Amino acid sequence: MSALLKSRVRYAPYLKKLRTPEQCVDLFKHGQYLGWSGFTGVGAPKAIPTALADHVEKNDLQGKLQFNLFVGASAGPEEGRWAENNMIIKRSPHQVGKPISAAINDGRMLFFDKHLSMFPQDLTYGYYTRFKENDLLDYTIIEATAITEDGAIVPGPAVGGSPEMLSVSDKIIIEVNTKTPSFEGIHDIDLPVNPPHRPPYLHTSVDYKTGRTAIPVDPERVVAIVESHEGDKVPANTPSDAMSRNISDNLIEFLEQEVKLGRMPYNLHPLQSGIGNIGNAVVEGLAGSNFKDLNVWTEVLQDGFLDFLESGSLNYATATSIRLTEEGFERFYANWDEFTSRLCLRSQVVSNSPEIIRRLGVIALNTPVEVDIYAHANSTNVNGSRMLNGLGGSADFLRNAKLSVMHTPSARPSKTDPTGISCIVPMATHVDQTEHDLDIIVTDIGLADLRGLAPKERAQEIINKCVHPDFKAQLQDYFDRATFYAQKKKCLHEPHILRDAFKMHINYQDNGTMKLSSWD
Ligand SMILES: CC(=O)SCCNC(=O)CCNC(=O)[C@H](O)C(C)(C)COP(=O)(O)OP(=O)(O)OC[C@H]1O[C@@H](n2cnc3c(N)ncnc32)[C@H](O)[C@@H]1OP(=O)(O)O
Repeated sequence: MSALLKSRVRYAPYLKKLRTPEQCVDLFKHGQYLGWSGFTGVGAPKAIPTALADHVEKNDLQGKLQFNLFVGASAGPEEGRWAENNMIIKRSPHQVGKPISAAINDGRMLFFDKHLSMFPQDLTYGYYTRFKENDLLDYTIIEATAITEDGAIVPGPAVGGSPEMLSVSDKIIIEVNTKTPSFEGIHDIDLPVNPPHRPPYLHTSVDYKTGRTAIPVDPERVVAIVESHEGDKVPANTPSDAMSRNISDNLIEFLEQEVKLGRMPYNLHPLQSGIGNIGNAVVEGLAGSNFKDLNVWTEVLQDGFLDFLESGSLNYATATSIRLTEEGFERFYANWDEFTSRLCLRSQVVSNSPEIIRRLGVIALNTPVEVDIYAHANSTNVNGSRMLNGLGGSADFLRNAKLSVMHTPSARPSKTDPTGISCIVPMATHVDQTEHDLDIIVTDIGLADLRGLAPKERAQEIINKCVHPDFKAQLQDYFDRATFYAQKKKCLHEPHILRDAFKMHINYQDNGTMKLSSWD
């Protein structure tokens, strides 16, 4: 037992349950329901998932030792290895990584998606374990960076759905990560209370804290603790480019205007920013803007937020996960006191709570796959059926924010055409965010302000302001033809020609570009 482990585990009875990851392998049986800590690639267990993957590979158990897996949101590369080895029967919710989406899309893994604010509570309602004899998760494997004197768990860089998973878990295994410093003091933990007697959340500012810094568990249910020596491995973000900087500039100009018009205070409202390269670039842009005293109420903090905190323009940030690259974590640890004095990690039911998002008047900023001319957005399924990462918290925020913004490139490259995919389309092939949820669409071309506009006005605003020049005439033509057709049919509220609505997508599938020779 390492001295470091002994100092991190302050509840002595757990030390008697110390095992190697390999000694835990026999606990796992085909078909079990497992919870993992973690959110967006950080704070997930590593040692036991690796030992199980080794066991499956060594003994050719691919497809024979499989689990139903629940993770706050995506875990690290270990989860990808499980997907490659066919170790997952069914998975929920948000996931990230090519091996996982490949397993979903080639039918080796079932996947269901749920708003991240709702997923943990639905688990506690027994909705996801209703097919079992008892309605508990068989095991939750949780990464801790310390254990308190009463056996409570101090998570690492993510809280996610861990409080709820632990509350409905038959048995618990704790991976104490001694590679990562202890994150004690950075968390604020709300415990699950189910309806009909759930009290309101009392958060009226981003820095509100209930004061609980660890997740209590029943020590009797902890069957093993394991020492883990692996840090989190988050891939580097693509550096911002002219396109993402244009998006960011368009958005900042608009926000400055909102302040001038008195619809926002000088320091805006708390910001939410979704994962991905564009989100990161927008945050970098805000860090370099003239805005001061900003606050952040979001679910994931990426590297861009470190610049933001250092720039002095960000007062306080709260999330459920700090998804930093290895370099980002080094920077974070080197400036620990400075960063953690203005940072708090909460459970995902709180970071994504519709009640709090509305109360604080959050500004939500997320990237879609595509948006249609009437402002329905697809966040998940390319061509209506190829799953990317999942819904995540996008709709938690976009439905409830004071200002709901989707930022997207106007066009993306296809394999054969540098602007072959228009991110503005006639009709979204899958709808995650509805026309009733979105206020602003912003691209590298410009910004469409949709507030108070009727569908036909919205379509014209989006075509005028957001569409890539290569697609502008084509989309205008679609809208004009649909309007002419709908006039005759007396269905002019949201004009469409159904036989043409997906013609751009079909052309992309067949010919590698959404550019049409004609609509006929
Ligand atoms: C944890 C959280 O929930 S944070 C809160 C926000 N969460 C969300 O919004 C969840 C849903 N959103 C997402 O997953 C992302 O924002 C995305 C995937 C929609 C966009 O993120 P980006 O970083 O811009 O995506 P990226 O450029 O990597 O594209 C992903 C893939 O989708 C493809 N793609 C993206 N848009 C389109 C499109 N309109 N048509 C066809 N393909 C597309 C890309 O070509 C790429 O394909 P590949 O997997 O073959 O390489």
